[in-house]
Amino acid sequence: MSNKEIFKRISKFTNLAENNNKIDPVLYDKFGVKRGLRNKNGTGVLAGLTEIGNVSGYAMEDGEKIPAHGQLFYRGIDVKDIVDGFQEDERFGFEEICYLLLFGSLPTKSELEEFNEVLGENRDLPDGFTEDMILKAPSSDIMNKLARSVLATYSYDEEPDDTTINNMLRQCIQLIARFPILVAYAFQAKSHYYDDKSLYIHNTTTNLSTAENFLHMLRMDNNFTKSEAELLDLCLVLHAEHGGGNNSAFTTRVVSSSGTDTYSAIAAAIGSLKGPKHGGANNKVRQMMEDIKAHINNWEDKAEIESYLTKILRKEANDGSGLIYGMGHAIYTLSDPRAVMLKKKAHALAIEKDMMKEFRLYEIIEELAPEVFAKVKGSTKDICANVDFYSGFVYSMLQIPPELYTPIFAIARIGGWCAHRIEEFYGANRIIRPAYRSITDYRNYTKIKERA
Ligand SMILES: CC(=O)SCCNC(=O)CCNC(=O)[C@H](O)C(C)(C)COP(=O)(O)OP(=O)(O)OC[C@H]1O[C@@H](n2cnc3c(N)ncnc32)[C@H](O)[C@@H]1OP(=O)(O)O
Ligand SMILES: O=C([O-])CC(=O)C(=O)O
Repeated sequence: MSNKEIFKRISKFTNLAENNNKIDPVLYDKFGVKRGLRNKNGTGVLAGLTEIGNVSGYAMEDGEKIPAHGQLFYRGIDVKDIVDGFQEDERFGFEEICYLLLFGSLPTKSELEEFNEVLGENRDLPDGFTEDMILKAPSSDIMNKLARSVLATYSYDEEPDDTTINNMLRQCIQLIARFPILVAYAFQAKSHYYDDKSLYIHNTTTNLSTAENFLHMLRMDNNFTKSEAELLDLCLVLHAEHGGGNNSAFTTRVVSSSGTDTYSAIAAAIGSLKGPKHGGANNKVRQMMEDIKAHINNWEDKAEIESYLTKILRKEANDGSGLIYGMGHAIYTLSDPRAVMLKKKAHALAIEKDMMKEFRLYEIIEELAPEVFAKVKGSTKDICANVDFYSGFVYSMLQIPPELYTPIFAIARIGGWCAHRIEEFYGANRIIRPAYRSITDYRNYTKIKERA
């Protein structure tokens, strides 16, 4: 049966499902339910303690939220300082960040060298995995393929369910090391089987950084420049972690808290990150920008852009979601420090690649979106460009195809997820089980012959 035929067959059930799953928004207030686990002022409900990441986007004064410029800390250290540190030394930063997130402090030179060696040694996939799990079962969606590959790894692991720290750490290190390979191979399989392109399966390397290795595996001729690898490395560093409350880290923590295996928890986190309101927004920004470009005559005409953004917010344009992708954040108000850094990179690259007209359009949208949002939604909520707004623009200048934008986010965020899994498992050690209030009346069971 085709989907079209099934839709026709189940249309009655669709109506039932739609009409019987509505919760009146007024009831959330009535019962004091924190919808989306948010307090009335938009701040998150305190759900746990963490030492891994800290996101700061506002100050609180007398219970009032005071907007502020954003800051991000990994294990207490400002990400800006971390970036300055490794860039000044002309080193790659991502592996150092994984070390910091997992083990709590910055590595010494020799500790970092040893960790890099361990990552390099763990890049290989199990025997037959590429052929049986990736090439024989490609997917049009790389995030879907990545999640399936992570789950499939379970059956290649001799100790998949052993949750002792040593074994869990081994699994985490292997996942951090293997994510770029899984993504690169999934992409090559997709390009070949879905897009009719030639198939390139490059062997992995042990001595390159994560960013270099990924570009090596991705490019047909294995070639990349040092500055390209450094830029990708920066993107990985900026995407590696965002506190315990972001949707995919929280997913990792919720699933881990049941005591389940590493692969189940990480596959769930990948599913979360794929969502268009989370990591999937980077590709959505690209699609939105294509749509805006196709519908606007003059890319510098602010009035024309404003009117199109209004239509987007009113669900009359783009994908009908009503969202301006890449804008807004649960914590940041005036700025997301990662978006600020990525914008600088995007600007420099736009000059180099003669793409200033496009960059300017991004900039105008970034400038106008908060005003239009306030006007159309009648909201006092501060919204700013988030990490997903400029990242795709940067990736496009590295000739990275759009279907890899969110998977690259996953290649970075696996570092944070692993740290949160370990902290949840050994630090919190309680099954996460909040309450849901039932708002339905009790009813008697009716025998089938008596039902209308
Ligand atoms: C890596 C990351 O995950 S960064 C975020 C990536 N996501 C995006 O860029 C998608 C666009 N942005 C959004 O959807 C939101 O800003 C989020 C989900 C990121 C954060 O949302 P929150 O700050 O929690 O806002 P919340 O969900 O409370 O929304 C309040 C209202 O503002 C609206 N809103 C928030 N951001 C936007 C936006 N960018 N465009 C349109 N409306 C928005 C919501 O739809 C909601 O409207 P409603 O009351 O009519 O339903
Ligand atoms: O923190 C959040 O809600 C979203 C997130 O993961 C990020 O911005 O990197």
